[in-house]
Amino acid sequence: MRIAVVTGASSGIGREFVTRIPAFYRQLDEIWITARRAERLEQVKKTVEEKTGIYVRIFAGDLEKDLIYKQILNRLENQNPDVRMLVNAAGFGKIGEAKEIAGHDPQAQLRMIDVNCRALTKMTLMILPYMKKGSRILNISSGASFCPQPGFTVYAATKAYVTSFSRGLAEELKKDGIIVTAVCPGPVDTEFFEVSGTNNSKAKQATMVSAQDVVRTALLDAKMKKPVSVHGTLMKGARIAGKLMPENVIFYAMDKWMK
Ligand SMILES: NC(=O)C1=CN([C@@H]2O[C@H](COP(=O)(O)OP(=O)(O)OC[C@H]3O[C@@H](n4cnc5c(N)ncnc54)[C@H](OP(=O)(O)O)[C@@H]3O)[C@@H](O)[C@H]2O)C=CC1
Ligand SMILES: CC(=O)[C@H](N)C(=O)O
Repeated sequence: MRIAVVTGASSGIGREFVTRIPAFYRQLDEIWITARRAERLEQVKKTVEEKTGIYVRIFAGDLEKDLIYKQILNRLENQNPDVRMLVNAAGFGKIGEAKEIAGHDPQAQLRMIDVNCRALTKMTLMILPYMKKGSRILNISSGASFCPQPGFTVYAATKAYVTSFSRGLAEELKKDGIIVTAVCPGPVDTEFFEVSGTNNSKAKQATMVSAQDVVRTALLDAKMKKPVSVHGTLMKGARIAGKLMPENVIFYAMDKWMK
């Protein structure tokens, strides 16, 4: 049985992957989707099944808790599927200075590390034994992984982890023919900025792109076995700038970017 697994499938980038994966892998038997909001997952299932005929299996649960991994692992052990694609899209951010955020919600940034880094790593390591030559892992990182971002410090640090983890893993898995792509978008028009807790900056609003465009680019890049997928000229420039610019110039630019 050939399957794809998508986390963060109840909205935004993850949901967009679920709708596009059937055209990418035409011989899939099932897509397994996970997120906390079960009713949202039901809607995604209904839409995708009606459109493609592929069975969508729901695993509703919180990636900060152990139960959801046990449920998915049970299914993996029982069905021994060939996982053609894993998309780790679940994640969230909180905008503001680290001390300020901790002052009104001491757990928020620790939870961010749990979901953005720990859950992504745990899911990847759990699913890897079920992947074969030609399987793909897409980890949704961010343009925020290109350099430190004061005012978004812990979030940017979690994404630096995701990009570094994905690039290292991509090298390790080359010998097995498994392709890993770190997807690094700039601001995307999703519910992310409702959860992030602050009005989005003018610069981000002006450069916002759609989840459809990001996912289309990511799937093409994964097809071409690119280790990093960056959508749009602005973010491609940001990636190069993050490597070449002196730190004081980067921090000046980040200050403008966050306001
Ligand atoms: N929007 C943007 O500008 C950008 C976003 N990204 C990254 O893209 C990814 C997707 O974000 P995006 O689609 O924009 O935002 P959304 O808020 O639309 O989606 C986030 C998804 O993560 C899931 N999620 C969050 N916390 C948990 C949890 N504890 N357990 C299980 N699922 C969880 C949510 O599901 P539910 O609430 O139902 O559990 C939801 O499906 C994130 O990793 C984000 O960092 C990267 C660059 C830019
Ligand atoms: C939320 C993101 O990851 C985005 N790249 C941003 O910097 O706003």
